[in-house]
Amino acid sequence: MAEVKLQDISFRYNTELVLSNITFSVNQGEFVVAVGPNGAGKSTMLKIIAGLIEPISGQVLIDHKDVRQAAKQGIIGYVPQHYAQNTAAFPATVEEIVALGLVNVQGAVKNKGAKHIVTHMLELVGAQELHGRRIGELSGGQQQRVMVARALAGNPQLLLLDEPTSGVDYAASAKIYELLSQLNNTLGITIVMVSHDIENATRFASKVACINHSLCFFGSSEQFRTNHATMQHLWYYSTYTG
Ligand SMILES: Nc1ncnc2c1ncn2[C@@H]1O[C@H](COP(=O)(O)OP(=O)(O)OP(=O)(O)O)[C@@H](O)[C@H]1O
Repeated sequence: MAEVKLQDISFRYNTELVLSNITFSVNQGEFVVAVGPNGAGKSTMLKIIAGLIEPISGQVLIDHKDVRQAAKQGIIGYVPQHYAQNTAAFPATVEEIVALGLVNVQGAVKNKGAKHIVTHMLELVGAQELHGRRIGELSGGQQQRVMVARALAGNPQLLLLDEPTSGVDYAASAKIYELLSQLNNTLGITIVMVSHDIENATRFASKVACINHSLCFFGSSEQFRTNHATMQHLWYYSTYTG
């Protein structure tokens, strides 16, 4: 659905240069995974694509429009890192959490048929039987499915996920990747996901962006997998002048 262009993006926190001249494009309906070592700037890059923070230079275009405009239109769904764990202490039910996805940036409920949409979103992620449960009672994998349902409730054209399988076991992780792949194939939602699970992620995503402050590789998952040794070299030893 949505096309994403990162043009020469750089970002710093105080004096630390975290991202340096990142340029790549994600075509409509593509599924891209961003990989790289801890602290490489992946989450920061995802926040910039979501329009939550602004780069010090460069720009992000979503369907040829500035990302801030796209964010206001509500076409971006963002699932932050550890979000489910952070909300686990709230005494909210799964339905209530998913309904939050219907609230737009102005704080208004986007759609009057809220209950019906919430049910449909839970069906889409295969979590309908969890609807009345407290979010904190669920397993990590179940919580992540609920967070994806919450993001989908806003009817996004672009879905951004920050390590959606962190803290989730291998079998449940594979199910989350399958779900994302299905959403990408059937609904055509463009997906950009940060992941450390290279094996699963490159199996389901069509392209890989390898980030170590700068972009060390951008290409097909197949190319990434067949050149893994070279990729590891790029990953750990790519030159970075921060
Ligand atoms: N809010 C912040 N204020 C200051 N520095 C920050 C902030 N958030 C992140 N950083 C720093 O920016 C760098 C990049 O962090 P980021 O979370 O983007 O990396 P990452 O690649 O997603 O890491 P990980 O794989 O460990 O989650 C790190 O050195 C981190 O300490």
